Amino acid sequence: MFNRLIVRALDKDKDVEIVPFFNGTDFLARLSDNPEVVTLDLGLPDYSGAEILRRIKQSHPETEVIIISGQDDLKMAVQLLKEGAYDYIAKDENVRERLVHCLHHIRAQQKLQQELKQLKSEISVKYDYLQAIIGESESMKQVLLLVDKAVKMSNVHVSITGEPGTGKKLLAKAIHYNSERRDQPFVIVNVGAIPDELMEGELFGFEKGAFDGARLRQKGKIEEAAEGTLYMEDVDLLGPDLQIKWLQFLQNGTIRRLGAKTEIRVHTRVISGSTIDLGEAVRNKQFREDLYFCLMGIPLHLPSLKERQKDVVLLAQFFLKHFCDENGITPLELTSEAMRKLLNYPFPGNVRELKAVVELAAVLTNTAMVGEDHIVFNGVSSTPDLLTEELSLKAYNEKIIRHYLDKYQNVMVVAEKLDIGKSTVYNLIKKWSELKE
Ligand SMILES: Nc1ncnc2c1ncn2[C@@H]1O[C@H](COP(=O)(O)OP(=O)(O)OP(=O)(O)O)[C@@H](O)[C@H]1O
Repeated sequence: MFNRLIVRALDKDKDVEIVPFFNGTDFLARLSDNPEVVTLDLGLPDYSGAEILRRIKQSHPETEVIIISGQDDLKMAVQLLKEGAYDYIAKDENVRERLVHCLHHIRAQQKLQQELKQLKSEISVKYDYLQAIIGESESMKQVLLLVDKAVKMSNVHVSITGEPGTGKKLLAKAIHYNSERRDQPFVIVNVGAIPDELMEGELFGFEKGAFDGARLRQKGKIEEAAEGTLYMEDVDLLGPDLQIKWLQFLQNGTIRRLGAKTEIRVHTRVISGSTIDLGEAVRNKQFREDLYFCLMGIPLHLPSLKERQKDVVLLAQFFLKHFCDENGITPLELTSEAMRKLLNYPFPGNVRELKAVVELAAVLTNTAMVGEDHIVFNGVSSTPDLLTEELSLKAYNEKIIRHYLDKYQNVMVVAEKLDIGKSTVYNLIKKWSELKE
């Protein structure tokens, strides 16, 4: 009779296949079919419901079991819930409604769990540091060696310095998602983005009534990241009072929420990021020396992109491929002129700027090639593009003459425009052709 009720309750749902059983023996013989949900009537002829529940949970812990009982027995319900039942429903006039509600709930939960699993596996691929962090220059190889250590020693703090856009956040994520802490939260706090007066509550949390407006107790970011990793962006901007509190937390591994009487032990790993050399900040008395040593842990320094020329083309190709994959565009290639143009630019905005330039180029081109005309620098640097290359005067002379020659294709015109002797132009052309040979 109850089986009929379930069938009626769910038969409109095309995604559900219902297999009814009338005794425990038949059901157990088919348990290997791996049911998502079992509705279990306690009044079976051959087995006790508790025994069936135990067997299901033993071999199929992910299968949810809803107990249906003729009596509303609270003690029994508590016991079965303790043993892993999802819910206990008494057969009263609301049984159908409760059952449908319960099944919907389980399905929603299972869907979320699946999505979470999927996301976790996508994240671990995305931040697999051997694939996600591009760099073959010597300096990046050194950084990657230390990243490897930071991944393995998941209780040691890490500090990362580097100009804006050099990849500090990417490194922090890669370290977290490859470490043993990967299943715990990765929490980011941008110190510069939070006003000083709110920062303490943000980091350490607060109790209800700790200050005007603290209407509810709230966990701080350190506690949110307990067992996981907290990435402190722009740590050098921590105010002096908070530097003291931060030091206490790092030294003792405990925090006290604002307005709380007791301390809480946390096992948060801290990765600090800073765009300035913290040692310099210590020398300038802006940063506490004791805190500096506590934070340092494994120190990583990301060189500016200008200092790792070897990686420019590699990174550009990586971003181009990524952009094409993400947007369903057929793969694009960089011409050698485009590569040369990229190599001649100093990228004051570092890798972030290179990524933006390459993505714009992918949008601008109408063919399968990205040429030099598609490479457009929109940097905000106040230095003109030409000067940011920091060439010698001689090299600048040659570059300008080459540009005029390309433009006018006539030595006389070039000499006249630049107000130089035509022999200078001829000599240069001769030198270039000799160099080519
Ligand atoms: N070595 C690298 N390989 C691949 N992508 C990189 C690399 N370095 C940086 N990126 C990419 O460049 C962009 C900027 O990196 P990220 O945000 O990590 O820099 P940051 O140093 O934290 O910057 P800021 O100090 O401004 O916050 C991101 O899209 C990141 O994925």
